[in-house]
Amino acid sequence: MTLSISPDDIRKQTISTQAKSPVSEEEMRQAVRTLLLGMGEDPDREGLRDTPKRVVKALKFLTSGYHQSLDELLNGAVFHEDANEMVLVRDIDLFSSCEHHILPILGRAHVAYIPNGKVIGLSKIARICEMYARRLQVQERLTAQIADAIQGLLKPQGVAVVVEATHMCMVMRGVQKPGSWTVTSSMQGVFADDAKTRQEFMDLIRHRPSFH
Ligand SMILES: Nc1nc2c(ncn2[C@@H]2O[C@H](COP(=O)(O)OP(=O)(O)OP(=O)(O)O)[C@@H](O)[C@H]2O)c(=O)[nH]1
Ligand SMILES: [Zn+2]
Repeated sequence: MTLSISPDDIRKQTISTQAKSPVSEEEMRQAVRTLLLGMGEDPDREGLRDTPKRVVKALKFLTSGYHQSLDELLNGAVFHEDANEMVLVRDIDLFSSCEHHILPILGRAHVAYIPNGKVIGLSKIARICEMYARRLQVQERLTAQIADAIQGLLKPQGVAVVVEATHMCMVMRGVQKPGSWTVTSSMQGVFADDAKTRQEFMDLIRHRPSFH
């Protein structure tokens, strides 16, 4: 899958999700109180008295990626550089929330690209992953958004993203399959077109570093 998406497109996409919430903090707290009542709990008992406030704060943090933009997050850390070998940041911890159940998706991302005149600050790759993870997600979209962002910002020769994650909605409830993992990938440019480059990436994400 090769997508050509401009930084402007990505910015628009980001800005469109930044609309101010039409619901007040107080209304959100009341909704959590209602959920507690629905669970048969007493929201006024000591241990739960501040829970609506805490839950709203936690949910706002876990979805704070809606209020971030790539521009702000990058802080200008895109540099002109003649490098043309693969850059891989692997084992980036991910904590996201599934959009069907608002339960955690826990995993890690491996992100590689082959530059084409520009490189990006390494930490910014992890920050891009975090921005998209801190939204309500399905793993496939999260994976594609990370790849599209790098593609749009750097116009590299190629981008590869693999996300490996476990979904608490499949572990703690529903089908209850602890130990199950979902692997998703988005391969663009040379990683989609050239099996050898893709294989090199797959080998590197499996390689055991000597400092581990
Ligand atoms: N493709 C995809 N599916 C997901 C993801 N996260 C959760 N799901 C699935 O979304 C589906 C929702 O199915 P529904 O039948 O509407 O919901 P449900 O009754 O809660 O389903 P069960 O989890 O099977 O109990 C489930 O199969 C989940 O496993 C994700 O990131 N990607
Ligand atoms: Zn779910």
